[in-house]
Amino acid sequence: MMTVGIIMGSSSDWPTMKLAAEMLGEFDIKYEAEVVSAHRTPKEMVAYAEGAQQRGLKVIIAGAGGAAHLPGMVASLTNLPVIGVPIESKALKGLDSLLSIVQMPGGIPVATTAIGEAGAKNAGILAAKMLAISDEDIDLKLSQYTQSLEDKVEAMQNDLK
Ligand SMILES: Nc1c(C(=O)O)ncn1[C@@H]1O[C@H](COP(=O)(O)O)[C@@H](O)[C@H]1O
Repeated sequence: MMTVGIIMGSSSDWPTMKLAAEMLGEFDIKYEAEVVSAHRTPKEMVAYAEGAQQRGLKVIIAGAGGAAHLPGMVASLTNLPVIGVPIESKALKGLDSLLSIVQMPGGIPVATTAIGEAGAKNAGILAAKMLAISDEDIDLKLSQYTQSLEDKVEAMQNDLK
């Protein structure tokens, strides 16, 4: 059974969204990745969001660029937590994506990350943190990951000496 659903408005978002998938892989979290669009496939989007919890998903990560309606629309259709990743658009560098994902009206939250690859990576880690609340294995792997970041910074400091 898959635990995290990664969805995106277009396959052109995958080079960014794959960083979320890579982080989930690092924590041994099972995920599925699909292209679903609020604009281009509205009926599929409703079916995906309405069926997600019953299929066993625990968290949804939704990436979209430009007029990025997908994360908010999906959040309005499920009780699962939705993490939105603003994709870096060509015309406005992702500021359009960021503002349309982050500025949700009160009542329908989307946990919005930074624009682009760092955001996708953090979406994977945030999903792991949500799951770690009730999963000791993921909790341990998160602690090891945090330690690896500390070790990296220590190595940087040693290089400067
Ligand atoms: N923002 C959305 C939605 C949506 O929100 O439903 N569907 C597609 N898109 C976005 O359109 C951009 C351009 O898509 P194409 O590269 O396919 O033209 C992508 O970043 C996608 O996320």
